[in-house]
Parts: sequence; C-alpha cells; structure tokens
Amino acid sequence: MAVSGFEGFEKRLELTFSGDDPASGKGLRRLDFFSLEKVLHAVQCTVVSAVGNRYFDSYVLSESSLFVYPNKIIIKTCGTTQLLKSVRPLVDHAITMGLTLCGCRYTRGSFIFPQAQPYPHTSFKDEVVYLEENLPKHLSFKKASVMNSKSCYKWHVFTASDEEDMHADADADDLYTVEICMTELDRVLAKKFFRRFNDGKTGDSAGKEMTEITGIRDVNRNALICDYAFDPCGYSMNGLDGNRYSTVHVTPEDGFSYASFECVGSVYDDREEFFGVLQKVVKIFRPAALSVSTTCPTGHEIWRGVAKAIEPLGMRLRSRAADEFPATGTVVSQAFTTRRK
Ligand SMILES: C[S@+](CC[C@H](N)C(=O)[O-])C[C@H]1O[C@@H](n2cnc3c(N)ncnc32)[C@H](O)[C@@H]1O
Repeated sequence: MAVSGFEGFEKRLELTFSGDDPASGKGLRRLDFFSLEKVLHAVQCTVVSAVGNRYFDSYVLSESSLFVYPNKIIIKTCGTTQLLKSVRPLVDHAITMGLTLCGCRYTRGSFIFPQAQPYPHTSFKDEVVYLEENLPKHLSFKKASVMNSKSCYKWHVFTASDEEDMHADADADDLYTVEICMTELDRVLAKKFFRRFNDGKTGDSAGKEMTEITGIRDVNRNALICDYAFDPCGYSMNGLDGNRYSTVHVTPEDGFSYASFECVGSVYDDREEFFGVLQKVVKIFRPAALSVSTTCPTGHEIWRGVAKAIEPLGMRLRSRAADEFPATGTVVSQAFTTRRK
C-alpha cells in the first residue's frame, strides 16, 4: 500500500479475441487457474473469491475484479498494481487456444496518488507507449485521448483494433458499458464498509452482510453475487446476471474514500431502469464528486438523461466530454459534484 493512502481509482483493461473454439465453445474460459494466477502475480494481485455461470467466470481480486468470457477478458485493478503487465501473457495464452487479439480498450480516471504508481502507470503517456510496444502489430487502428481534461475527473481512454474489428458489423454489438467513479463518500455511509475488530467472520460472510445492509443487494436483485469484505475495511463484489456482469469496489477510508460501480447493459433496454440503477448506486455512497463514463455503440446516446437522473440527488453536472473511438464507439464522460461544492 502507498504511504499516502490506498489508490481506489482502477485501471481497466478489456481484451477482445477472434477465432473459434468449436469443440467446447469455452474459449478463454479454458485457461487453467494456475496460469491465471501467474498472470495476476505479474500484475501484483490475487484471487480472493470466484464464481461462474453459463456465460462467464468472475473473480474478485485482492485489488478489484476479473471477468473471463469465451472471447473477452476484462481486468480491473486498483492500488499500485501493474495491470498492463497482463497484456503480453494473456495474448500469448490466447494464441495457444487458437484465439487472436482483435481489440483492446484501456480506461482509467485520474489517480488520487499519481506519484505512488509504478511503471508503466507513471503517466498516461507511459501507459500508451507500453501498450503500443506490447500489443500485436496487427492492431493498427489506435487512439488515445484524455477526456474532460479541464475537470479533476479526467478520463483516460486508449483503444486499438485490427482490420477485422474495424469492419465488424457495429449493429451486432448492442452492449454499452458504464463506469462510475465516486470520491469523498458520505462518512456515515462509508462506515458500513468497516468491519468490527475481531468480528469472527470470514471475508465472504462479512461481505455478504455488507451487500445486504448497504443496499448493494437491491441494485440488481436478479444478479448472482460474489462479495468479499477486507479487514479492517474495504469491499468488493461481482454480480452475474446472464451474460452481463456488474461490479462494485469500495475504499472507505476517510481522506481518500472512493467507490466504483460498473455494469453493462443493452442499448435496447429500458432507459428508466438504467437511470434507476444510477440513482440507487449514488444513494448508497452519497459522494461529493462523481464521474459517469459510458462507452456505447455510436448512434445510441445512452449518456442522455444521466444528468437528469443524478441532479435531483443534489449534484450538479460540471463538465461533459464526448469522443469517438475506432471500433469501440462513443465514449462520454460526465463529471458531477454536490451543489454545495
Ligand atoms: C480491494 S478494495 C476495493 C478496491 C477498489 N478499486 C476501490 O478502491 O474501491 C480496497 C479497500 O480494501 C482495503 N484493504 C484491506 N486489506 C486489503 C488487501 N489485502 N488488499 C487490498 N485492499 C485491502 C483497502 O485499504 C481499501 O479500503
């Protein structure tokens, strides 16, 4: 842990692969646990809990989460982890399974303690150079951007795609991703993510209790939840609802408190339901500042209405930035703070 405090802001990497696995259809899910642990060792985190369903496997990590689909891997890590060190080994493992990397997306907010980050996370420039050096050369359609650059909530985005991904039918993918980063959590609410000294509970049982008492269970009652409470504080959970994941991570310590929520949805889903989820999440933490970043197939404006959902909760939209990324779609980053700020 950094001397200054725990870095809650996650780095998030999504790798998409092409190629068939007609025998089992399991693709990357065939990657054995020992190999996964080795990759995570390079990143400097470990698995603390795991659960899978018909569609994907989910792992709660000592520093956030990992999701493995047959043709996609999403890793999100916080603290001083070296997430990008997973790129090479994951691409190499995939090759042994007959899969080829066709898309890469890396996103993160602005670190609270940037000076504590190890290489290659020392700056966004270093991260981009590292990615360019470690991604296969056929991913030649690249773009890097720092969005909302005037706000304290800068949103860093890097994408790379191959020719096939560039010409894939954009309408075939109806999924969007929402990443919410919250800071300066309400102190009373943040206390719920602390454990009592010697509570006699396991990380799993304490996690289950936090999921219930904080209202996280109510965000999506259909989800199968894999949760974990750290000692003396901190919380992580992965939700599995069919082929869709959601994830919550909490660093409740005063002075650098942080919580994140991420989920996927379909552009054809009921928007009101999505806004309801946003409101539930904000009410669980009542942060003084938050950002909502949506990544969505171009032409579907999922970001519209986000401010309408969040402003009635006493927050004001301070900045909004949008940008297009090849084969990825439209990314919109919106930053809010409480009205009193
Ligand atoms: C891993 S969790 C959640 C991470 C997530 N990115 C976030 O900050 O919301 C981090 C919280 O757990 C606490 N924690 C306690 N033991 C930990 C451990 N062994 N590894 C990582 N975090 C631990 C940290 O102090 C912090 O409050």
